Amino acid sequence: MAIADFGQLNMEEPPPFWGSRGVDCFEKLEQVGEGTYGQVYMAREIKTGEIVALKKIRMDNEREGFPITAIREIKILKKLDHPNVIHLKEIVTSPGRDRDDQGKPDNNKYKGGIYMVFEYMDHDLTGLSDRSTQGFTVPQIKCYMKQLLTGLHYCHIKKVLHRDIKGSNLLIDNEGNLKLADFGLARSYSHDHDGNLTNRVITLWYRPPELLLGATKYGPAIDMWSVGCIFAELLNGKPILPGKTETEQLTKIYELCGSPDENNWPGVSKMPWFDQLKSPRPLRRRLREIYRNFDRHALELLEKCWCLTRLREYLQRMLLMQITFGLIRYRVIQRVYPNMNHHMSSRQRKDGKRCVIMRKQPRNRKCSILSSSSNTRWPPQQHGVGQTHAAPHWPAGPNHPINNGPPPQLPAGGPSGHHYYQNPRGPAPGSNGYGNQTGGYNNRSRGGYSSGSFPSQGRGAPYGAGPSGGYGVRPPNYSQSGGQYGGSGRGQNPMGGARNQRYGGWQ
Ligand SMILES: Nc1ncnc2c1ncn2[C@@H]1O[C@H](COP(=O)(O)OP(=O)(O)OP(=O)(O)O)[C@@H](O)[C@H]1O
Repeated sequence: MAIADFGQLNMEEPPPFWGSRGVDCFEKLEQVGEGTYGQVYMAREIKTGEIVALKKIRMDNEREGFPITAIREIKILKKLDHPNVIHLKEIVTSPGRDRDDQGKPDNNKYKGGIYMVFEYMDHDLTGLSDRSTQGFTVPQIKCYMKQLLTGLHYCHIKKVLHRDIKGSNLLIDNEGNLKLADFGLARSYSHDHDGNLTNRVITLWYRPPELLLGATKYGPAIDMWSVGCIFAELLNGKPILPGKTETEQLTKIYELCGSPDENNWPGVSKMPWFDQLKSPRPLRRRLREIYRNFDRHALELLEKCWCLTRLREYLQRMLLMQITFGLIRYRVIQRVYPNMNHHMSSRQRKDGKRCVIMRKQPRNRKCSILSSSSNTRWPPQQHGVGQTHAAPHWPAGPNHPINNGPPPQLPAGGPSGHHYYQNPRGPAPGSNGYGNQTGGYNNRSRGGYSSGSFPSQGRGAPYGAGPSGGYGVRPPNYSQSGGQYGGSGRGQNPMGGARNQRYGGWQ
């Protein structure tokens, strides 16, 4: 593992307090995630009561010092400031051996710890998707896509490539705000694409063909491919390209998007691994055929995200405009109980005690508007919870079938339907745990989604179907995952992440 000296951490314009406070300023409430580089805890700042997320930087080998990957993540996060990008509040340290949320000594060999302190987000997109029994509504998908594109566009303007766009890295709060997180693989780039960058980035299912074919010069187009995968996954209800190996991943891409040749992708035959990995026979593009049930406008967007060449990066602004335009008349009401927030009802600590957490103040409701007649809000994702004031407006225009249906119905029981809150982060009935065999949290190396078949959940009509038409047909056999800790609503990390492969010297 590449390392850096401790001093490097705060070298570049650190806020005055960065690194000067101890982690004991916070009370750990529960572990909410575990990534390749360390655990993530929900915690409360003792002085203010504010709820935050503490991401512990894993230091497996104390002799190696502070991981360069963490330095990069911190440096990049410090230069980003946008409502759709997770906010790194500060860095805190612990001088001695840490204790976990159970008070047990941490088995980290390093005698001390360093934590990134983030604003706390209630969900991640994969976890929400797993938990939702009937998938997302069209307005919800648009709302998330718009925020994803906005945040990513900002990163690209700031010349940062995220390089790991996937559901578990898209965090969502109870007000429906989406923020890009996990910049551990991100890096700055220059527009001339002259860099000699690693191609072993982006979790396999979301990795674009040029990286799989060995490209080392690339730009924002790589993130746009992943955006297409997320979009299609939201529409489809399950991952679209779940390859188990890089070869299989490319095969799946060829089967969907056609095999590349000099006509549809000039220069492809000169890609480093083209000869070894080219399709044995020409395959035609079948996107519109395979997903013929998607709305044609959604398909047009997908065509753009999934164009084989790097041209897709130039479409980013246009996509953003289309989706933004499509949201003009879109509003969502979310309600929660006046005196109880998401956490209190959703998360039970392992010791059986419920966390008591301050209620968050409503803010920044770009896509969630508090009903004037009610001071209650719903979590964003359960089907039928988000309710449109106006019919969803896709670029198709008001006469398009998807725009004319009735608004989604509130769940039975209305705002007081407590059953919706029994375990919002947990698996829905019939969950198979999505291949979470080791019972851990997120762990890319475990695979996350099972790559086999998706056991039947006995669902009814696909979301988006019904009187309003809708786009996207959810296959009836979409499965759901359960999280650790009674269901965290956190997503699993699909296989293929670069970091668990520990490539030395990635760029
Ligand atoms: N600010 C946050 N608020 C709430 N939960 C968070 C926050 N940041 C991360 N998490 C949770 O922890 C999980 C892992 O976090 P993150 O992806 O940043 O760690 P990582 O070590 O980089 O993981 P990965 O292996 O995916 O790269 C996320 O999927 C999410 O569920």
